[in-house]
Amino acid sequence: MTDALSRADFEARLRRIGAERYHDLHPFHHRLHGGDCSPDEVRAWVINRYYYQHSIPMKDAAFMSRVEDPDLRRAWRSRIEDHDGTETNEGGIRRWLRLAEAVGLDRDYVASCEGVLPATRFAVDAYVRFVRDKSLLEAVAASLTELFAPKIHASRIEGLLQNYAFADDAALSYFRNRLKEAPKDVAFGLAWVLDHADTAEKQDHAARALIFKTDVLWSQLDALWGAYVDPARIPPGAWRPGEGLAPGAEAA
Ligand SMILES: O=C(O)c1cc(C(=O)O)c2c(n1)C(=O)C(=O)c1cc(C(=O)O)[nH]c1-2
Repeated sequence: MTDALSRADFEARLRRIGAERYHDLHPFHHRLHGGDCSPDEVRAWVINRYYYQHSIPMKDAAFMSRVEDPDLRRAWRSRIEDHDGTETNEGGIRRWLRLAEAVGLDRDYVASCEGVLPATRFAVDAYVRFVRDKSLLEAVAASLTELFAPKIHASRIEGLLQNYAFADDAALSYFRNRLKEAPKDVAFGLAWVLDHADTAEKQDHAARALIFKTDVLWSQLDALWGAYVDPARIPPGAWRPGEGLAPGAEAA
């Protein structure tokens, strides 16, 4: 039997997965942040990424429904509030819809999730199912892609502000808020995984869960690229440029 890695070495193994596989490396993000996306490519990204946003609280509720330890549930439940909002916090889902309006989309159209690419649905639904069906350790490990998210959020804010007329503080408030919210989640999640992955076998399971999650993120961008960039082959039923525009917004 192989020995478990030390905490530090196991954390380094997890971080290496991010360095090699996180979706900040995907060409769609380079195109988006570098100002090379057309207005319709940005709209397609906003529509599809909304499906991820709308599913994250369901994923976290699925997780919590399986947790017997009240302390773990207490630590986890702010994730749902961060997205769904509270009396004093607008919440990430409404902030994302503000971004949708800023890029000229009708918020009800985006919230309906009509027009989402089939591959986006498959990938995101697979994540929700993974969290429902796998061990709690694998579910928490899968959330650790968020270790790598602050960097991409910061470069997205900078890139969008620099390159797109729609971008301002209100439109991008989703990302600024995540910069404040995500660190507490990942600090907790990482410590929990390091504490609980105390055998080589559990470490392998956790690492594989993180790899699975990087695939969930990567395949959404592959789907966007194939449908709207090259070869620009939009699957039946998916959003077509000109659809779902906000009243008064112009087709690009
Ligand atoms: O913009 C991004 O690149 C990005 C990535 C991720 C991620 O790594 O899963 C999340 C988010 N954003 C995000 O905003 C968010 O709320 C979030 C929750 C989770 C999760 O798995 O529980 N990931 C992410």
